[in-house]
Amino acid sequence: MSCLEKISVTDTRNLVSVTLTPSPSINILHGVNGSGKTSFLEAIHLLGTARSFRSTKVKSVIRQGQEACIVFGKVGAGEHSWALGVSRTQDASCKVHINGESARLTSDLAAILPLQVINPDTFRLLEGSPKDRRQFLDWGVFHVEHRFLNAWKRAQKAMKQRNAFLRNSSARHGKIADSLLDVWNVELAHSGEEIDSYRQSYFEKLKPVFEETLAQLTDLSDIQISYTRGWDKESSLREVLDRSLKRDLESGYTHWGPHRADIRIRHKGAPAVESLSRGQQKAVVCALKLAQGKLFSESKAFGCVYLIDDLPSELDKEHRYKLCRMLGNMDAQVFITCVEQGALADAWGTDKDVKMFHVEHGVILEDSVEPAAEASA
Ligand SMILES: Nc1ncnc2c1ncn2[C@@H]1O[C@H](COP(=O)(O)OP(=O)(O)OP(=O)(O)O)[C@@H](O)[C@H]1O
Repeated sequence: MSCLEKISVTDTRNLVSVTLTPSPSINILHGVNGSGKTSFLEAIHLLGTARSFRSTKVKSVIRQGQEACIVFGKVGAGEHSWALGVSRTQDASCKVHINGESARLTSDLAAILPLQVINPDTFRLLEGSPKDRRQFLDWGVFHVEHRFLNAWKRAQKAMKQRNAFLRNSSARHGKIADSLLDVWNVELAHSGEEIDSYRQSYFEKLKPVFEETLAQLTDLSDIQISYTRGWDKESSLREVLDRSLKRDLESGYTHWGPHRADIRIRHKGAPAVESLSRGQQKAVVCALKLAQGKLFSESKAFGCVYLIDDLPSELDKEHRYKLCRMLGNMDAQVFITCVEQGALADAWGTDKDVKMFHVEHGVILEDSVEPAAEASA
C-alpha cells in the first residue's frame, strides 16, 4: 500500500510544528472541537495534492501571521520510497519537491500519495452538482487509465476555444471561421469520445464493487447507480455538436459533451438524496469511496490513503463499527478524526496496528500505551 511513514507539518492553521510517525494501518486523532484534527488531515491533503480540501484560498491554511505553510512526508509504496515536500506561501506560490527535485506537476504528487477524503463535503456526491460526481469518477479514471489526463486536457482546451468562438460574433463569419470551428469540433469530439470510453469502462468495474460494499455496510436495498456520458447515447459527439450548433451559438457555450457527464444515484427510482436519512446517505457515500479504494488497489501494487474527518458523525454504533472493520480489512492506511477517544476504541481487534493520537491546541501526541499492554507486549 501507499503509506505515509513520517510526516512533519509547519504553520498549517493552528499546527505550529508537528511531527508524527503514523501506523501503516489505522490512525485515530481525537480531541475537542477546534483542537486541530481536521487541520492535520488538511496537511496530508496538501502533501498529496498541494491543495486544501477545505478552502480554495491558500491564505486561510497558512497559520496566521506566518509567510508559508510547509509539509514534508516520507511515503513508501511497495519497494519504492519518496520524500515529498510542499510549501504554499501568502502570495499563493506553490513549491513541490519530490526526492529533493523540484516538481512542476501536482499530478506527480497524486500518483505517489493517492488520497481518498471522506468528510462532510462527501455528501455532495448525492446532494451536489454533477461536477462533484464527475470529479469523483475522474479520480478513479485518472488513477487506472494513464491516457485519461491527456484526453481530458485536450477536451478542456478544445472546449475553451469552441466556447470563445461561440461568444465572439465578429469572428464567426467566413470560410476561415468555419474551418476553425471544424478543427475544434473534431478535437472535442475525438477527445470527448475517448474520455467517455475510459469513464464508461471504469464505471462498469466500479458498480458491482460499490453494490457489494454497500451490502456489507448496510441492509439498504434498491439503490441504483448509473452513468450518463453528457450527450445523447444514440449519436456520436460529432453529430451532437453539429446538431446543437444553432443553440450553442445563441447561448454562447457548448451544451453537450464530456463536461456534462454524471453519475445518477437513485433510491427506489427517485434521487437518493430525497428519500435517504442522513446516516443512510453517509453509508452510500462511504461505500462509493471504499469501492473506489478497492478498485484502486486491485489495479496497482499499492493502496490509497484515507482521510476520514469525524467518522462517527451521523452513524450509529453498528454502522460505525462496520465501517471501521471494513477500513481495517482494506489495503489502505487510514487517518480518522473523532471528538471522543472512546467512540472507536474497540472497533478493531488486537491484530490491527491502531495508533491513537491526542490533539490539543495544535499539539499532537501519541496516546501512551497502557502499562498492562506494555507488560504483556
Ligand atoms: N490560518 C489559521 N491560523 C491559525 N489558526 C487557525 C487558522 N485557521 C483556522 N485556525 C484555527 O485552528 C483550529 C483548528 O481547527 P480544526 O478545524 O483543525 O479543528 P478540529 O479539531 O478539526 O475541530 P472540530 O472537531 O470542530 O472539527 C481552530 O481553532 C481554528 O480557529
